[in-house]
Amino acid sequence: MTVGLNVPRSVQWTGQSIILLDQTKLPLEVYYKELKTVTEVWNSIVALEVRGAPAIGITAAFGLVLAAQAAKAEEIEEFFQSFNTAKSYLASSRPTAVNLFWALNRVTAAMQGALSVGEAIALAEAEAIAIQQEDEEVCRAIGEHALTLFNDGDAVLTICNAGSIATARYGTALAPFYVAKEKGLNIKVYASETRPVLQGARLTAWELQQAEVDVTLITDNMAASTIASKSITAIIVGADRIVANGDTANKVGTFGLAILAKHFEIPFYVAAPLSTFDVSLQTGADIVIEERSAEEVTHMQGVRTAPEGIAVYNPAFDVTPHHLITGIITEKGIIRGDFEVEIKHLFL
Ligand SMILES: CSC[C@@H](O)[C@@H](O)C(=O)COP(=O)(O)O
Repeated sequence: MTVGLNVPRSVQWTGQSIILLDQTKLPLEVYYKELKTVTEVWNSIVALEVRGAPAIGITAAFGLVLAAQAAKAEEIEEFFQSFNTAKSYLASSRPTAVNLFWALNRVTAAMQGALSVGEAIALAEAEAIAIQQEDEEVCRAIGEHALTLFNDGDAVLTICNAGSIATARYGTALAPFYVAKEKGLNIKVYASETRPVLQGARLTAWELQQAEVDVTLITDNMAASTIASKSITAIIVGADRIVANGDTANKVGTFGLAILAKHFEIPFYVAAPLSTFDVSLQTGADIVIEERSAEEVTHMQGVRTAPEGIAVYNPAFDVTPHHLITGIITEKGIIRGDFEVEIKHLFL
């Protein structure tokens, strides 16, 4: 079943190119660009034209298909050499969201056993399409499960954009709000603006407004007073990588919200698909946190807001320790308690 969701798809595959909703231009402009080469795909991921863990994975998967289609090899060994170079290149675009590596590996695995270049390309394309289709179903399921945690009239805080445009459709942390809307429930969403590049203000506020979900924008430093004054009942966030013990990397600022949730004794939920889990890492200390350019902090929309030469620290993500997380919502349901054990069960 699909919701009449009035939010455009962020990634569309034409068969020879990707039509990408350029998220850097939102909310001022709904602009689509066509990506035809693996270099264009890499650039779009690095520039945050496409962002959000599942959407990055989907785009990279189609990027691999473009690379496969462009490979000028007739022999399968030679083809795989150039394919693997493109795969490593795409893998170097952003380090933290594990969905990128998961999607690249999934497409690669689907091509094993191909006897001809044509067959390999067809298998890659079918797998990339499947990754996107499955993500839509998975996000829908996350929304259904997450909604069981909320009641009509609740006020819920979120950060960054873990919404429809960060995935194939519906989003992860925002999915319950779309499902609630469909069921006629009113959940009030508070969106934290998410400095430095404002995914909350530009993207979450925009997409929830498009879908006529009740959304109020706050700046990041208003979170504590908003929880206190607006009777926030829960916090829900997305994830870029969840490791074996439940420690979770997500947009920088998430960790602070988890600490606030503990202070105010409200639940703190993480919503993410199984493709965001990385059980090869034991604790959050093992997660590589992307550091982005100083200019994201020293400038606003190209205008300098800090002195020349100032030292800047700009980690794009932080890690929330598992003991601050009330529950993790996946397509298979909600896990709580001993995350180490529960996460193992998810993958049985
Ligand atoms: C469903 S998206 C989940 C996460 O990727 C999201 O919360 C997030 O942190 C995105 O960061 P971004 O730097 O915008 O890619």
